[in-house]
Amino acid sequence: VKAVICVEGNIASGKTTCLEYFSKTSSIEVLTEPISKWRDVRGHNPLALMYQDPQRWGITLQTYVQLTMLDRHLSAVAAPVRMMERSLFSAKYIFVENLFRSGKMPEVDYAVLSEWFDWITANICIPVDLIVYLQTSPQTCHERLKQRCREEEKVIPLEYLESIHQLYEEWLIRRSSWPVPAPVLVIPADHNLQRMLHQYEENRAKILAASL
Ligand SMILES: Nc1ncnc2c1ncn2[C@@H]1O[C@H](COP(=O)(O)OP(=O)(O)O)[C@@H](O)[C@H]1O
Ligand SMILES: Cc1cn([C@H]2C[C@H](O)[C@@H](COP(=O)(O)O)O2)c(=O)[nH]c1=O
Repeated sequence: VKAVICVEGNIASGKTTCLEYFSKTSSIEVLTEPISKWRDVRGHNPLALMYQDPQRWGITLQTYVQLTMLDRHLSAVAAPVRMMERSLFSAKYIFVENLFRSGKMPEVDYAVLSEWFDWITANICIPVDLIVYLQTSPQTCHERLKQRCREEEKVIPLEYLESIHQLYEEWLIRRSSWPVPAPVLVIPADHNLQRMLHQYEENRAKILAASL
């Protein structure tokens, strides 16, 4: 039986670092977010455009995120366990929702994206067996984001990370917003790298149990 594990968390919470750690396990294949595509689609950078003018370009980025995440979910699984960064679900429930709720996405754009999302999830099977939620404080992410220094993200204020955090907590902890497609394993992720790697090791059995 093959298992799909989605690693979820705020921007710069440590998802890529977590995936990198587990990529050394032979039974696990890792799929990172297709962010290079979001930064370059036929010479255009919809991620940068969205941060510059979310009202205008939010729908452009989120349409492309939805397509590329769907493509990730549907690509052939080779190893017994697939670990992927985020999911079609968080793109919609966290990022589209954030744009809409903060008044940065027109209602018609939100409606069109929601129709697409509802059609996809009603007609295409998107299996997820476990969600690993890297739970951080927005302040930790802000520090890590500044340290990582991705050009497009220099404009992100702490308040943006606070909104994303609230949406994740509503979805995966309070379970008050949207359906949760799989059991959730919460890993506190404010700790230093060494302690995080130790925690990943401690949780290895629980993570791999998703494939049993
Ligand atoms: N536990 C940690 N403590 C301090 N810095 C970290 C830790 N984990 C990751 N980082 C650093 O924080 C930044 C964001 O981490 P990354 O794994 O890229 O997050 P994400 O994929 O969730 O955006 C990177 O510069 C990374 O090296
Ligand atoms: C899924 C998704 C992501 N984004 C943005 C948010 C960040 O700037 C990057 C992803 O970076 P991370 O370090 O992997 O968290 O993409 C977005 O705007 N919309 C989305 O749906």
